[in-house]
Amino acid sequence: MPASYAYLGPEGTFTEVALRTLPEAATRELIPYVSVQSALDAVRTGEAEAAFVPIENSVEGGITTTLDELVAGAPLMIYREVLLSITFALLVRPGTALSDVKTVTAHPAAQPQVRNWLKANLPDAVWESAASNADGARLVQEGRYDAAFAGEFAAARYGLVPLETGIHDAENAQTRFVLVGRPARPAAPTGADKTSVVLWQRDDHPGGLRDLLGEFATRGINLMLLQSRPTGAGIGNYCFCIDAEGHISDRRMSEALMGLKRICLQVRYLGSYPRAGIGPDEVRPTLPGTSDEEFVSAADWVARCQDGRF
Ligand SMILES: O=C(O)C(=O)Cc1ccccc1
Repeated sequence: MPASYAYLGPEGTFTEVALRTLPEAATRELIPYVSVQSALDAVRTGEAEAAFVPIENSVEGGITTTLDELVAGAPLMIYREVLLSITFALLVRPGTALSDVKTVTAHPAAQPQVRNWLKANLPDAVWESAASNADGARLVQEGRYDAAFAGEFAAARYGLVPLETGIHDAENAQTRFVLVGRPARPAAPTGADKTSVVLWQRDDHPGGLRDLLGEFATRGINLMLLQSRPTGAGIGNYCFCIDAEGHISDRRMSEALMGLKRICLQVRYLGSYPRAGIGPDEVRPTLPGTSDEEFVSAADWVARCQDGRF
């Protein structure tokens, strides 16, 4: 049996479409799971080699179930990311008219992407969340709801028809998906990489978050995601999920991580992996004084000072 990738199913999710864009998916068995949690658990137990799940969208930010799963439990690592442009279709059973639609369903992350359309076109429809957009389509097929927001491609799979296509409140809405595996050596740097970490502050003090962010800022590292998540230890207790530009093998990144390790209660490394949709030529140049060569020569200089050879 080939190694398998678990993904947020059932068949016909945007997640499946995004997963199939990865060349390595062609050589794996792709197995749908009912939730992000169950897909990631399959990786933790060794049932699957990796899991592919949504993690962020450009309309609402982080997909909190995924972030919370990565923050807690046995450590996992991100190895790849995929960006997918998303527009929704309103899928119904054949013969349903817009005026028949009293109940609609989709994944909770779809709601902020179709809210205005819903208000303008189906102001009285009752919304119920589904485990995924394709699962919503399946529930419409079963007669549980009148319509589902899902990819147009899911219609045929569930015997439905698109009543409307191209639904998107925000132009260029994109969702980011990640391939998550058990901890191992990260892939070699490509020149256009991203590093993900979770940070827990040691104590609550004025400027605490600024101190954490300063470890990146002073080394010229750009941040691409900052999302706080409750630790569960009471109101006001948060950890911070951060995506930073660069690879752990870059000197400025490894030094920033060392700085964070010294000042944080806990740092969880979630991996360094190639950025989707951008090549090494498009990455912003490093700021003066933050290249690998400059870190190495500064370290050499200190070593020479310690030796009295400067
Ligand atoms: O992959 C899907 O179809 C999902 O249900 C997750 C999702 C939700 C909203 C936008 C893109 C993906």
